[in-house]
Amino acid sequence: MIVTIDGVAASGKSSVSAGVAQALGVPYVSSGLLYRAATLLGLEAGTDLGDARALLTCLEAAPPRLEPLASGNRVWQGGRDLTPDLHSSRVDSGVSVVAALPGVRAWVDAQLRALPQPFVAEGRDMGTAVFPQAGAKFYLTASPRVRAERRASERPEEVDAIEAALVERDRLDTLQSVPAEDAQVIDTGGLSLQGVIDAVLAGLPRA
Ligand SMILES: Nc1ncnc2c1ncn2[C@@H]1O[C@H](COP(=O)(O)OP(=O)(O)O)[C@@H](O)[C@H]1O
Ligand SMILES: Nc1ccn([C@H]2C[C@H](O)[C@@H](COP(=O)(O)OP(=O)(O)O)O2)c(=O)n1
Repeated sequence: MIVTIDGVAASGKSSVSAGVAQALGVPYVSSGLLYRAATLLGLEAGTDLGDARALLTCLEAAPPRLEPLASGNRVWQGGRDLTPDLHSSRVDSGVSVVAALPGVRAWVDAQLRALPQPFVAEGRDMGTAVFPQAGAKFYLTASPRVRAERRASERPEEVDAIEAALVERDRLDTLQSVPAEDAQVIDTGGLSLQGVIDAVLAGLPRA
């Protein structure tokens, strides 16, 4: 079975997916890392991030590969581990432009659909565009302030600047961030990480 966990930026998708996947004994798949890898490679090549053809040429010349380990996802390009460079503020601020390109979305979707199932998949459109047949779908939300406070522990910037950047990214990502009609929506604001994991596990269909 595929379980999808979509939601807005810093709503807890990857931490919750890791916990749910661990409880189920399956891997989780962080789709956003492939958009981040495409952005990083575009930045390093000096291409215009809105130029789909140039980005796809980069991606096809030396394709990044997502490794969905249960302990944490990694992205490789040949022998280079791109993962440590994927969460910089530079990548954060360019990624929405790259994710808006239909050609890049088709490239990412093909990578995801080729992965061996079962797994927990997290992102924006896992339950809508990529895996509409998923056995259970969730959508995580929280206020911008709560999300910025959580992210502040992982980024060098001030919480106000992080909040402003999150709100802007939410705006740019709106199109692909619509919850599936059959998704269970969880406001994570008042919950601990374990509380959200437990809510997802309680919402799974009984075997
Ligand atoms: N419900 C929660 N309560 C407190 N902290 C949380 C909660 N969910 C996630 N976090 C923390 O918030 C940060 C962002 O979570 P993350 O899983 O990276 O979100 P996303 O994948 O949606 O960007 C992490 O440091 C994570 O541990
Ligand atoms: N399925 C997905 C996953 C991510 N994206 C885009 C939108 C996001 O701004 C970036 C980065 O996603 P990621 O999940 O890593 O970002 P956050 O951790 O939520 O801040 O990629 C997308 O368009 N579709």
